[in-house]
Amino acid sequence: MKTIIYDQTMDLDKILKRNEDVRDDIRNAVLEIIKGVKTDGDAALLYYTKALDHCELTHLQVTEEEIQEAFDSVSESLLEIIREAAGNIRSFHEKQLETTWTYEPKPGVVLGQHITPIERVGLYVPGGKATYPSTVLMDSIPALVAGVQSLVMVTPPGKDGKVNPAILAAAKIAGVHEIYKIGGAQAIAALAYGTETIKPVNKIVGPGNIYVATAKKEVFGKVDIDMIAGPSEVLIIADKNANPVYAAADLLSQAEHDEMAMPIFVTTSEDLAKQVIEKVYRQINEDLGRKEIAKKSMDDFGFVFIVKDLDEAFELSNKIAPEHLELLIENPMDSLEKVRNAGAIFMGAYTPEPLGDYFAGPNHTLPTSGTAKFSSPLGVYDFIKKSSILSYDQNSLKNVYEKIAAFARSEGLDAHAKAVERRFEN
Ligand SMILES: NC(=O)c1ccc[n+]([C@@H]2O[C@H](COP(=O)([O-])OP(=O)(O)OC[C@H]3O[C@@H](n4cnc5c(N)ncnc54)[C@H](O)[C@@H]3O)[C@@H](O)[C@H]2O)c1
Ligand SMILES: N[C@H](CO)Cc1c[nH]c[nH+]1
Ligand SMILES: [Zn+2]
Repeated sequence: MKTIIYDQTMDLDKILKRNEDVRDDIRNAVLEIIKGVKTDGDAALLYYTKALDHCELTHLQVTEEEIQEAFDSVSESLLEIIREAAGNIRSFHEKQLETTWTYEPKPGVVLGQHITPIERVGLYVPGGKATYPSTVLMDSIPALVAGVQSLVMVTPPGKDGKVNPAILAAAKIAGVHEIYKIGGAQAIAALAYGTETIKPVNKIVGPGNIYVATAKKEVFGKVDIDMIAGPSEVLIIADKNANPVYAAADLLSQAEHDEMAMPIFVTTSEDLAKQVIEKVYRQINEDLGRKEIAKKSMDDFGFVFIVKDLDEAFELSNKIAPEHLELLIENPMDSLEKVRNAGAIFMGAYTPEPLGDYFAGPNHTLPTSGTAKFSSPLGVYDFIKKSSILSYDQNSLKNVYEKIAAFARSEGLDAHAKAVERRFEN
């Protein structure tokens, strides 16, 4: 891990390599895949699944029999954990539910907001380096709470053409409506533009690697997207009393997602920083040995920043706007108002990041690469639309129609003026 003494003038985007837009080679590959799917539909999906996932598919849609077979193969103990996590996620997201409202600012006038779910939504569930049944729950439950009627899940198949059984079991428990065995940019293109087998959706949500995140950006406009939820990040702010074993373990928990994942440790104590680095490498060598992490050079694995005090730590964190922010400091709740940009905030030594990944209830699909400056966690609000409601009776309109006509004429829009005046002629 590279250790840096923080200085407020340093160019963080450059250090974190965030100032580079998506690499040209990745964007070009994604654009070619999208074009292929638009032109050749299912044939392109089969082609790219063979080329990129090394799998020759016989059919794209997961059948009811495949779902049942997968469900039956998952242990009862894991099914129970998935059900309990699903319950926690549902309870949290039900708090976000908004309903239609109206009010009467004056007698004869009703105004309000009509809430409706988006009709058909695509859920991306990653499946390249790891498998993510937890993401099935995080993507689908808020959509179901919002009332979405048609939930279409996509996830890459294994080389044997099968989807991981726990993913299918989680989809059955949650109540996903359709599942397709496709991943990467080709899955995003299929959801956006449709193919012979897959009907297009109105919105695509869910996390994924750089190919998935780039494809979502490219199809935005044809469909809506939730956010840029790319390679995982964790930033830990620790005071001198923090436990280095916990900090190292939590940094590694996010590093193992992807070579592009970003673990960052920020502390006031150089001594603690040394201990954390030593424990990170000891854990890599002794316990984990995960190839993605192990193949990185020592310098290439995340960052450690030394700051002069906690205020400077929060300033640095707000500039980075991490996906996950962990506060390994005394009385973390007292510092909440110092946090301005973060996807999710984990308070204290017994709130490790994986608690949020799997179980507590808040969503783990979160904005990355600095987009927490303007994006929020995936939530029920991502799956609804709002229509304004206006209702005036005759008297109420009579009281204001001349003002409206005058306003319309000031814009040179005579037909608008006439539309209100016609109602009071004679
Ligand atoms: N931000 C969040 O909320 C969040 C949540 C969970 C996971 N994640 C991230 O999701 C990602 C999951 O990544 P993953 O790779 O395991 O699964 P993935 O499903 O996102 O990506 C696998 C797909 O990538 C495509 N691909 C791989 N190499 C390619 C290439 N050279 N050219 C074109 N396409 C290629 C293939 O189509 C493959 O099916 C990780 O980065 C993880 O950190 C983020
Ligand atoms: N940490 C990931 C979000 O960046 C979510 C996840 C799912 N499973 C394990 N982790
Ligand atoms: Zn994780």
